[in-house]
Amino acid sequence: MDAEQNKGSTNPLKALERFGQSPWLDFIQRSYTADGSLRKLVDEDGLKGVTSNPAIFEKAMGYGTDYDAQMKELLARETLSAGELYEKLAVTDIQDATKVLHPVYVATKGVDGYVSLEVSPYLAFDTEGTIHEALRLWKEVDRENLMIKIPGTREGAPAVQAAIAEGVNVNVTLLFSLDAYKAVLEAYMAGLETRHAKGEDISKIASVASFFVSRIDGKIDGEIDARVAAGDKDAAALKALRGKVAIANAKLAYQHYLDVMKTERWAKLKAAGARPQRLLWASTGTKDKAFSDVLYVEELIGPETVNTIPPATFDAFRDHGTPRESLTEDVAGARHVIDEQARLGLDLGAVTEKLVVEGCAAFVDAFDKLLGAVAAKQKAILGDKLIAQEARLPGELKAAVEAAIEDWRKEGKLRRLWARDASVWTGNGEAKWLDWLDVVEDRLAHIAELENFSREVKERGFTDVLLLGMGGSSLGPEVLAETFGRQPGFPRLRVLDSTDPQEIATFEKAINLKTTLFVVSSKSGATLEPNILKAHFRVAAEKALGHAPDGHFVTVTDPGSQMEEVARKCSFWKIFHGLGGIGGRFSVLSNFGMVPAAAAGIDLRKLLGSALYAVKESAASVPPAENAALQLGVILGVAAKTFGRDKVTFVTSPAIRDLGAWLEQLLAESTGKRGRGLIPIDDETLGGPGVYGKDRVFAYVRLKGAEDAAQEAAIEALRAAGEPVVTITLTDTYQVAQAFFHWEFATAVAGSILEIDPFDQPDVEASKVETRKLTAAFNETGSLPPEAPFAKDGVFSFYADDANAKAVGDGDAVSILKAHFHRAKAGDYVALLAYIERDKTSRSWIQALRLKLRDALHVATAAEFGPRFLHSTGQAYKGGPASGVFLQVTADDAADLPVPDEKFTFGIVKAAQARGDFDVLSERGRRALRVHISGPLEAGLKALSEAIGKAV
Ligand SMILES: O=C(CO)[C@@H](O)[C@H](O)[C@H](O)[C@H](O)COP(=O)(O)O
Ligand SMILES: O=C[C@H](O)COP(=O)(O)O
Repeated sequence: MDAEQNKGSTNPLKALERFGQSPWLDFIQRSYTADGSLRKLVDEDGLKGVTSNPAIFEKAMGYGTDYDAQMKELLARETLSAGELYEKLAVTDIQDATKVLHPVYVATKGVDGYVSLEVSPYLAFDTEGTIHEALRLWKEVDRENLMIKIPGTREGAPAVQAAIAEGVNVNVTLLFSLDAYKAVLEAYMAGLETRHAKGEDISKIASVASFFVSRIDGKIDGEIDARVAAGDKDAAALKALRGKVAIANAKLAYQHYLDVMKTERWAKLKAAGARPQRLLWASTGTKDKAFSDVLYVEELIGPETVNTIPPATFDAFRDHGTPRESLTEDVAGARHVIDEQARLGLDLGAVTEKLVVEGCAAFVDAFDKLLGAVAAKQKAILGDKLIAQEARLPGELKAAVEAAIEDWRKEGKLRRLWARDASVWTGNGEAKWLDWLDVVEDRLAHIAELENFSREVKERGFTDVLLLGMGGSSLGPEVLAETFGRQPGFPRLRVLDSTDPQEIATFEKAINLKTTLFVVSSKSGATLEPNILKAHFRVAAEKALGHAPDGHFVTVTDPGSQMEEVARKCSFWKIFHGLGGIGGRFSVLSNFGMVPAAAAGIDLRKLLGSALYAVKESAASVPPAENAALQLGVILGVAAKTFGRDKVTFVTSPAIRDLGAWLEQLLAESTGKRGRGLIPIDDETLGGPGVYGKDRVFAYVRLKGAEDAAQEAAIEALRAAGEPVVTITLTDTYQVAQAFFHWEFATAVAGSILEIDPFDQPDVEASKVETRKLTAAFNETGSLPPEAPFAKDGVFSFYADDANAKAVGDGDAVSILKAHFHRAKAGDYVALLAYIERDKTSRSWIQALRLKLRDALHVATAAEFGPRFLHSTGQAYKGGPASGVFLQVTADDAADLPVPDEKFTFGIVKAAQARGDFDVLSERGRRALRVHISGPLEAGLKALSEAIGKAV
């Protein structure tokens, strides 16, 4: 419809066209577009455009069921984050609206007919981010009558220029001050000039500058009212300005527009086909009931302008608006108003500065709310495809956790974490250790290589896969081996992470050396254990096969490591690479976990597919209040830091029991440093609430349908007693992969709260150094440096540094053990560190003993086997809170095993590891005692249990 036709129209909205103003609608809603309401406004009211913003989408998507069908359809096809899902919904809405407005675009030859979509409000102060997002959205929506909204902040202006130069239609939003508007008009022209200079067409580019109106009066009038109420001497002059400043400000902006349009610079651009960047009046709903409900429409009508009108104001103007060319009326009066506000100290400059900041923050809040609503709906739709988390926390802890979650939201810390900003932690080297954040997508993208390997392993008929590695290289694969068991047609996966000669012999007996595939796993490639285990099994396999076992070995190691070199020299079958930017304990979803999983025939697509849900659930776009992994990290961090609840007690359903061993490493090695951290307590059979102190958080990871009744009942009792309990429910075993990522993310968050670097392990390195010194000494002298017990009693010899020896006295075994364990006070923990074969018998021995200690001393207990724990909880024992009381148990080896090409044996290595570990514990001033058992192990362990029983 053109202006001629509108002459004489009785619809005030339609009449705006006669004055050169285009009415746009400041509203979008799927049902409104779908049911023809939007089209009706175009047809009957002369509507010429649509604007959206985060607050508008929040209202549209945050409530009701308009979007449910598309959400379901999208989520059935793809795994998406809340942000990705929102964007797909928004893009559909915008595309649908552009279709309705397209006839206007055609009829007005591209002057009108636009629909605006705003870039993420999180980017309001990020020029590069905004440019990237503007270009991405422009492509994604792919409609000629689209406008991308960019905030007119200081950082936004250069992004406007860049987007215009790239040929994007831009709606510059959040403009309040004349200066900001001037900068934006300048950016628009500069962008056009750049494009023109490149020889590209500028005649199709459209832009509007959204100048916010009513919010200015809201602030200024509020200040006026306060001053008048306080009896200001200028009350009359102040009152005269009520409801005037915003319009005056807008009128002056328009004058600037007219001035620029007269310049030679603009004339040149115009000659090249450029369209003017029209002023668009936004925030034009009347908030103050004292004013006309169409005030900010009636007073701002003028040629080459737009007013984006909220629905209620749109209806009101249709009903009783009186259009006239008001914008150019009494410009002198407008100048006077602006001068007056300055004279009276209302400080429009400061007000507009504040409004920009508040406007950005309000859009962030709205976007958080919107994404929260999308995330909640998404959770409901995906149901048990996702692991579920429920936290029952005592009041004070709950309040502190909620406050910390709000702090994460307000400070945008989650986005900073995903942006790999090391200042989320200590600002050290954390940024380079975050590749685990996208390793799931990376492995999915390269899944063919892993699947081929899986197929080949099957075809070659291996019966066993033996993984040789420690800590980060072994504990994840061990969870997979124990959780999934043997897959039909595939070899059985076993994981060996010990230097105990007996344990090595047991593994060797269990496998068929001729048909075993060995996976030597070491990120650094330099760790002693996998190197000597590899040496041992190469000799053993060669003997069994009668030829070099080349095709029977593969390695997973970081590119360029010493292990890679060895693997090449020894013609290993395959070399798989880890990623330099992932530390061992965060590596299970990289090749360190996926290669053994592939060899064992575990369905990798299902495994990684499940993990991907956790990645998307923890994404930067999922606001903290809906971000379960973040919440878990906050709970653990706050409970430890503020409430002394630093013993994270894992309870796992029997079928996923081994997850606890992996979790121990993740939490302890990541957080146990600088005298702080989380002390994981794994596999400590639950007792009644009375056996626990006030230092625990219980993390119950249960497998639905395979719950252990006793665990369920005990957890229920703990909940009822007000203990903090976080329950994480998995609905199938493949969700362990989801749990892996979930806990990795939570650990990184907990590390931030504890203000440590979760990605280093200084004290693990320290005991590696001590061990190396001892094995080197052995190589030189043929024996380990001499050591003397400070006390002996029967089969027991006791060792300690001077301070510890003094503290426990030199009486008999019972008195020494009594004195040692009774050093544990409320809030401490006791750890048994046994350097013996880890088998069924020793595991039940240590389990019974720890429970005895827990119940007698009312402290948390850890039951660990060396050297395995050295690469795991060992970090926290040495570097974490000084609350541990340690009993190291060593014993004579019934038989030893040589290490090929070395003077030392496996028994010597194990002894050196125990001593290295003990030396570092002592150096750190920990309460540590070592008992060495001579003679037959079984009898010695029994005697030790009895002595401890008497002692406590
Ligand atoms: O910026 C544009 C259009 O370009 C608008 O969508 C703009 O965001 C809205 O008019 C305002 O946010 C509404 O402001 P208010 O009525 O809440 O003060
Ligand atoms: O947790 C990591 C262990 O210390 C083993 O390290 P690695 O994978 O470099 O051999």
